[in-house]
Amino acid sequence: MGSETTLRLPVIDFSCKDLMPRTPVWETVRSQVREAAEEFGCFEALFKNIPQELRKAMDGALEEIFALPLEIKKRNVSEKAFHGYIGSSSPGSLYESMGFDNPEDHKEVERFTKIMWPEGNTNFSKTVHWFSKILSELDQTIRRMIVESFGIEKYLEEHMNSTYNFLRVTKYEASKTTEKKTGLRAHTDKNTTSILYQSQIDGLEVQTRDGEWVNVKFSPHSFIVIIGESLNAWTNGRLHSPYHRVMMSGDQKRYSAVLFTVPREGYIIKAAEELLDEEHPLQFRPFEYPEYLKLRFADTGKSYELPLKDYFGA
Ligand SMILES: O=C(O)CCC(=O)C(=O)O
Ligand SMILES: [Fe+2]
Repeated sequence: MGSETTLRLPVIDFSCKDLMPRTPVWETVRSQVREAAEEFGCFEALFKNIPQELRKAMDGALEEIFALPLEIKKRNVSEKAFHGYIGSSSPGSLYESMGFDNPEDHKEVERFTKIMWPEGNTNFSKTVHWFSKILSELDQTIRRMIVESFGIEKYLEEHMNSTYNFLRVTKYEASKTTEKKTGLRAHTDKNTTSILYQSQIDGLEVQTRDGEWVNVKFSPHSFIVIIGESLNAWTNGRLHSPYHRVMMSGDQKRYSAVLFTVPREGYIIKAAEELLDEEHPLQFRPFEYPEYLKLRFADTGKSYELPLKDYFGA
Protein backbone atom coordinates (compact mmCIF):
# COMPACT_ATOMS: atom_id res chain seq x y z
CA MET A 1 0.00 0.00 0.00
CA GLY A 2 2.91 2.37 -0.59
CA SER A 3 5.50 3.81 1.78
CA GLU A 4 4.95 6.13 4.69
CA THR A 5 6.11 9.65 5.35
CA THR A 6 5.53 12.69 7.51
CA LEU A 7 4.29 15.51 5.38
CA ARG A 8 2.23 18.43 6.56
CA LEU A 9 -1.16 18.63 4.87
CA PRO A 10 -2.00 22.03 3.40
CA VAL A 11 -2.73 24.46 6.25
CA ILE A 12 -5.52 26.92 5.54
CA ASP A 13 -6.18 29.78 7.94
CA PHE A 14 -9.85 30.42 8.79
CA SER A 15 -9.07 32.60 11.80
CA CYS A 16 -9.68 35.95 10.11
CA LYS A 17 -12.65 37.63 11.79
CA ASP A 18 -13.62 39.30 8.51
CA LEU A 19 -13.79 36.10 6.47
CA MET A 20 -16.93 37.15 4.60
CA PRO A 21 -18.10 36.23 1.09
CA ARG A 22 -17.07 38.64 -1.66
CA THR A 23 -13.96 39.91 0.17
CA PRO A 24 -10.38 39.43 -1.11
CA VAL A 25 -9.45 37.29 1.92
CA TRP A 26 -12.45 35.01 1.29
CA GLU A 27 -11.39 34.55 -2.33
CA THR A 28 -7.82 33.68 -1.32
CA VAL A 29 -8.96 31.12 1.25
CA ARG A 30 -11.52 29.74 -1.23
CA SER A 31 -8.87 29.00 -3.83
CA GLN A 32 -6.68 27.31 -1.18
CA VAL A 33 -9.64 25.14 -0.16
CA ARG A 34 -10.37 24.14 -3.74
CA GLU A 35 -6.73 23.30 -4.47
CA ALA A 36 -6.30 21.20 -1.28
CA ALA A 37 -9.64 19.43 -1.80
CA GLU A 38 -8.66 18.48 -5.34
CA GLU A 39 -5.12 17.42 -4.58
CA PHE A 40 -5.37 15.80 -1.14
CA GLY A 41 -9.11 15.62 -0.39
CA CYS A 42 -8.22 16.98 3.03
CA PHE A 43 -6.48 19.84 4.77
CA GLU A 44 -5.72 21.38 8.12
CA ALA A 45 -8.13 24.18 8.96
CA LEU A 46 -6.40 26.59 11.32
CA PHE A 47 -9.04 28.20 13.52
CA LYS A 48 -7.54 30.23 16.32
CA ASN A 49 -10.87 31.67 17.42
CA ILE A 50 -11.78 28.74 19.63
CA PRO A 51 -11.13 29.65 23.24
CA GLN A 52 -8.60 27.47 24.99
CA GLU A 53 -11.16 26.82 27.72
CA LEU A 54 -13.55 25.26 25.19
CA ARG A 55 -10.88 22.87 23.93
CA LYS A 56 -10.07 21.89 27.48
CA ALA A 57 -13.75 21.41 28.29
CA MET A 58 -14.15 19.27 25.15
CA ASP A 59 -11.20 17.08 26.15
CA GLY A 60 -12.79 16.69 29.59
CA ALA A 61 -16.19 15.85 28.05
CA LEU A 62 -14.61 13.15 25.85
CA GLU A 63 -12.83 11.58 28.80
CA GLU A 64 -15.91 11.75 30.95
CA ILE A 65 -18.27 10.05 28.52
CA PHE A 66 -15.96 7.14 27.76
CA ALA A 67 -15.35 6.61 31.49
CA LEU A 68 -19.06 5.69 31.89
CA PRO A 69 -19.85 2.02 32.52
CA LEU A 70 -20.27 -0.09 29.39
CA GLU A 71 -23.97 -0.81 30.00
CA ILE A 72 -24.67 2.94 30.01
CA LYS A 73 -22.66 3.61 26.85
CA LYS A 74 -24.60 0.82 25.15
CA ARG A 75 -27.80 2.86 25.63
CA ASN A 76 -26.58 4.91 22.67
CA VAL A 77 -28.55 3.09 19.99
CA SER A 78 -29.66 4.14 16.52
CA GLU A 79 -31.57 2.50 13.70
CA LYS A 80 -28.88 3.82 11.34
CA ALA A 81 -25.73 1.74 10.90
CA PHE A 82 -22.67 3.07 12.76
CA HIS A 83 -24.66 5.86 14.43
CA GLY A 84 -24.81 4.30 17.89
CA TYR A 85 -22.34 2.80 20.37
CA ILE A 86 -19.58 0.70 18.82
CA GLY A 87 -17.41 -1.19 21.28
CA SER A 88 -14.42 -3.38 21.01
CA SER A 89 -15.75 -5.77 18.41
CA SER A 90 -12.75 -8.06 18.42
CA PRO A 91 -10.16 -8.93 21.06
CA GLY A 92 -7.34 -6.41 21.00
CA SER A 93 -9.44 -3.74 19.29
CA LEU A 94 -8.53 -0.24 20.48
CA TYR A 95 -11.67 1.39 19.10
CA GLU A 96 -14.80 2.60 20.86
CA SER A 97 -17.27 5.24 19.66
CA MET A 98 -20.65 6.85 20.18
CA GLY A 99 -22.68 9.34 18.21
CA PHE A 100 -25.90 11.22 17.66
CA ASP A 101 -27.61 13.38 15.02
CA ASN A 102 -28.03 17.16 14.90
CA PRO A 103 -25.55 18.16 17.64
CA GLU A 104 -25.85 21.82 16.58
CA ASP A 105 -29.37 21.70 18.06
CA HIS A 106 -29.25 22.16 21.83
CA LYS A 107 -32.34 20.00 22.37
CA GLU A 108 -30.71 17.06 20.59
CA VAL A 109 -27.57 17.39 22.70
CA GLU A 110 -29.75 17.45 25.83
CA ARG A 111 -31.60 14.36 24.66
CA PHE A 112 -28.35 12.45 24.14
CA THR A 113 -26.93 13.72 27.45
CA LYS A 114 -30.02 12.52 29.34
CA ILE A 115 -29.56 9.02 27.93
CA MET A 116 -26.07 8.93 29.42
CA TRP A 117 -26.82 10.93 32.58
CA PRO A 118 -30.57 10.79 33.36
CA GLU A 119 -30.04 13.48 36.01
CA GLY A 120 -28.47 15.70 33.31
CA ASN A 121 -24.90 16.96 32.85
CA THR A 122 -24.94 20.64 32.00
CA ASN A 123 -21.20 20.89 31.58
CA PHE A 124 -21.19 18.10 29.02
CA SER A 125 -24.20 19.28 27.03
CA LYS A 126 -23.11 22.93 26.93
CA THR A 127 -19.59 22.04 25.83
CA VAL A 128 -20.64 19.58 23.14
CA HIS A 129 -23.29 21.94 21.80
CA TRP A 130 -20.96 24.94 21.67
CA PHE A 131 -18.26 22.88 20.01
CA SER A 132 -20.61 21.35 17.43
CA LYS A 133 -21.99 24.77 16.48
CA ILE A 134 -18.51 26.04 15.75
CA LEU A 135 -17.66 22.97 13.66
CA SER A 136 -20.94 23.21 11.80
CA GLU A 137 -20.37 26.89 10.96
CA LEU A 138 -16.87 26.11 9.75
CA ASP A 139 -18.30 23.32 7.61
CA GLN A 140 -20.80 25.69 6.03
CA THR A 141 -18.07 28.19 5.20
CA ILE A 142 -15.97 25.48 3.57
CA ARG A 143 -18.84 24.04 1.54
CA ARG A 144 -19.93 27.45 0.39
CA MET A 145 -16.38 28.09 -0.79
CA ILE A 146 -16.32 24.77 -2.66
CA VAL A 147 -19.62 25.47 -4.42
CA GLU A 148 -18.51 29.00 -5.35
CA SER A 149 -15.14 27.77 -6.58
CA PHE A 150 -16.95 25.73 -9.26
CA GLY A 151 -19.17 28.71 -10.17
CA ILE A 152 -22.33 26.73 -9.31
CA GLU A 153 -23.81 29.02 -6.65
CA LYS A 154 -27.27 28.32 -8.04
CA TYR A 155 -27.07 24.96 -6.21
CA LEU A 156 -25.76 26.43 -2.95
CA GLU A 157 -29.02 26.26 -1.03
CA GLU A 158 -29.91 22.83 -2.36
CA HIS A 159 -26.45 21.53 -1.47
CA MET A 160 -26.50 22.95 2.06
CA ASN A 161 -29.98 21.57 2.70
CA SER A 162 -29.06 18.16 1.32
CA THR A 163 -27.28 17.07 4.51
CA TYR A 164 -27.73 16.78 8.26
CA ASN A 165 -25.01 16.77 10.93
CA PHE A 166 -23.89 13.74 12.88
CA LEU A 167 -21.34 13.92 15.70
CA ARG A 168 -19.20 10.90 16.50
CA VAL A 169 -16.84 10.81 19.46
CA THR A 170 -14.16 8.13 19.56
CA LYS A 171 -11.69 6.75 22.06
CA TYR A 172 -8.62 4.83 20.93
CA GLU A 173 -7.07 2.83 23.73
CA ALA A 174 -3.30 3.15 24.14
CA SER A 175 -1.64 0.36 22.20
CA LYS A 176 1.28 0.14 24.67
CA THR A 177 3.48 -0.95 21.79
CA THR A 178 6.37 0.74 20.01
CA GLU A 179 5.16 -0.75 16.73
CA LYS A 180 2.07 0.88 15.32
CA LYS A 181 -1.21 -0.91 15.88
CA THR A 182 -4.40 -0.25 13.89
CA GLY A 183 -6.91 1.91 15.77
CA LEU A 184 -9.23 2.34 12.80
CA ARG A 185 -8.64 0.59 9.52
CA ALA A 186 -8.14 2.40 6.22
CA HIS A 187 -11.39 3.70 4.77
CA THR A 188 -12.87 6.55 2.79
CA ASP A 189 -15.67 8.55 4.41
CA LYS A 190 -18.86 7.84 2.51
CA ASN A 191 -20.68 11.00 3.63
CA THR A 192 -20.26 14.59 2.37
CA THR A 193 -17.66 16.28 4.63
CA SER A 194 -16.01 15.39 7.93
CA ILE A 195 -14.36 17.83 10.35
CA LEU A 196 -12.13 16.26 12.93
CA TYR A 197 -10.86 17.39 16.31
CA GLN A 198 -8.32 15.41 18.34
CA SER A 199 -7.20 15.61 21.93
CA GLN A 200 -3.55 16.44 21.20
CA ILE A 201 -2.49 12.86 20.52
CA ASP A 202 -1.61 12.13 16.90
CA GLY A 203 -2.50 8.94 15.08
CA LEU A 204 -4.46 9.94 11.98
CA GLU A 205 -2.85 8.98 8.66
CA VAL A 206 -4.01 9.98 5.19
CA GLN A 207 -3.11 8.40 1.87
CA THR A 208 -2.02 10.73 -0.91
CA ARG A 209 -3.16 10.27 -4.50
CA ASP A 210 0.07 8.43 -5.29
CA GLY A 211 -0.41 5.91 -2.49
CA GLU A 212 1.86 7.32 0.22
CA TRP A 213 0.63 7.28 3.81
CA VAL A 214 1.10 10.62 5.55
CA ASN A 215 1.23 10.94 9.35
CA VAL A 216 -1.06 13.86 10.06
CA LYS A 217 0.39 16.26 12.60
CA PHE A 218 -1.69 19.30 13.32
CA SER A 219 -1.76 22.33 15.53
CA PRO A 220 -3.95 22.34 18.68
CA HIS A 221 -5.74 25.29 17.03
CA SER A 222 -6.68 23.24 13.98
CA PHE A 223 -9.20 20.74 12.68
CA ILE A 224 -8.74 18.29 9.83
CA VAL A 225 -11.29 18.53 7.02
CA ILE A 226 -11.88 15.40 4.92
CA ILE A 227 -13.90 15.21 1.70
CA GLY A 228 -16.31 12.25 1.64
CA GLU A 229 -17.32 10.12 -1.33
CA SER A 230 -20.72 11.81 -1.62
CA LEU A 231 -19.04 15.15 -2.28
CA ASN A 232 -16.62 13.44 -4.62
CA ALA A 233 -19.66 12.22 -6.60
CA TRP A 234 -21.53 15.54 -6.47
CA THR A 235 -18.48 17.31 -7.91
CA ASN A 236 -18.23 14.64 -10.64
CA GLY A 237 -15.03 13.25 -9.17
CA ARG A 238 -13.21 16.60 -9.14
CA LEU A 239 -12.61 16.59 -5.40
CA HIS A 240 -10.61 13.72 -3.98
CA SER A 241 -11.94 11.52 -1.18
CA PRO A 242 -8.86 10.11 0.52
CA TYR A 243 -8.28 6.86 2.32
CA HIS A 244 -7.36 7.47 5.94
CA ARG A 245 -6.83 5.40 9.08
CA VAL A 246 -5.78 5.71 12.70
CA MET A 247 -2.59 4.02 13.90
CA MET A 248 -1.71 3.96 17.59
CA SER A 249 1.57 3.44 19.43
CA GLY A 250 2.84 4.29 22.89
CA ASP A 251 1.16 4.70 26.25
CA GLN A 252 -1.39 7.39 25.56
CA LYS A 253 -5.06 7.09 24.71
CA ARG A 254 -6.44 9.22 21.93
CA TYR A 255 -9.84 10.91 21.76
CA SER A 256 -11.38 12.44 18.68
CA ALA A 257 -14.65 14.15 17.78
CA VAL A 258 -15.82 14.29 14.19
CA LEU A 259 -18.70 16.33 12.79
CA PHE A 260 -19.94 14.46 9.73
CA THR A 261 -22.33 16.03 7.25
CA VAL A 262 -24.47 13.23 5.86
CA PRO A 263 -26.77 13.23 2.78
CA ARG A 264 -30.43 13.14 3.79
CA GLU A 265 -32.68 10.25 2.90
CA GLY A 266 -34.56 10.99 -0.32
CA TYR A 267 -31.86 13.32 -1.68
CA ILE A 268 -30.47 12.09 -4.98
CA ILE A 269 -26.74 12.65 -5.27
CA LYS A 270 -26.13 13.66 -8.84
CA ALA A 271 -23.19 15.51 -10.36
CA ALA A 272 -24.00 19.12 -11.20
CA GLU A 273 -24.38 19.23 -14.99
CA GLU A 274 -22.13 22.30 -15.15
CA LEU A 275 -19.29 20.01 -14.06
CA LEU A 276 -19.71 17.68 -17.06
CA ASP A 277 -17.94 18.27 -20.34
CA GLU A 278 -15.73 16.44 -22.81
CA GLU A 279 -12.77 16.63 -20.50
CA HIS A 280 -14.88 15.59 -17.50
CA PRO A 281 -17.35 12.87 -18.50
CA LEU A 282 -19.93 11.67 -15.98
CA GLN A 283 -18.23 9.61 -13.24
CA PHE A 284 -21.16 8.26 -11.26
CA ARG A 285 -24.80 7.44 -11.86
CA PRO A 286 -27.21 9.30 -9.55
CA PHE A 287 -27.75 7.47 -6.26
CA GLU A 288 -29.29 7.82 -2.83
CA TYR A 289 -26.99 7.63 0.16
CA PRO A 290 -28.93 4.99 2.15
CA GLU A 291 -28.94 2.81 -0.97
CA TYR A 292 -25.14 3.06 -1.16
CA LEU A 293 -24.74 2.22 2.53
CA LYS A 294 -26.99 -0.80 2.19
CA LEU A 295 -24.89 -2.16 -0.68
CA ARG A 296 -21.62 -1.46 1.11
CA PHE A 297 -22.65 -3.05 4.38
CA ALA A 298 -24.07 -6.11 2.66
CA ASP A 299 -20.61 -6.69 1.20
CA THR A 300 -18.53 -6.54 4.40
CA GLY A 301 -15.08 -7.90 3.99
CA LYS A 302 -14.90 -7.00 0.32
CA SER A 303 -12.18 -4.44 -0.35
CA TYR A 304 -12.30 -1.81 -3.01
CA GLU A 305 -9.96 0.53 -4.71
CA LEU A 306 -12.71 3.05 -5.41
CA PRO A 307 -15.81 1.82 -3.58
CA LEU A 308 -18.38 4.18 -5.07
CA LYS A 309 -17.19 3.42 -8.61
CA ASP A 310 -17.89 -0.27 -8.04
CA TYR A 311 -21.56 0.35 -7.45
CA PHE A 312 -22.42 3.53 -9.30
CA GLY A 313 -19.61 4.08 -11.81
CA ALA A 314 -21.05 5.64 -14.97
O1 LIG B 1 -10.49 9.51 14.87
C1 LIG B 1 -9.94 9.86 13.84
O2 LIG B 1 -8.91 10.55 13.82
C2 LIG B 1 -10.52 9.45 12.50
C3 LIG B 1 -11.93 9.01 12.56
C4 LIG B 1 -12.48 8.64 11.21
O3 LIG B 1 -11.81 8.66 10.22
C5 LIG B 1 -13.91 8.27 11.09
O4 LIG B 1 -14.57 8.11 12.12
O5 LIG B 1 -14.38 8.13 9.94
FE1 LIG C 1 -13.04 8.57 8.45
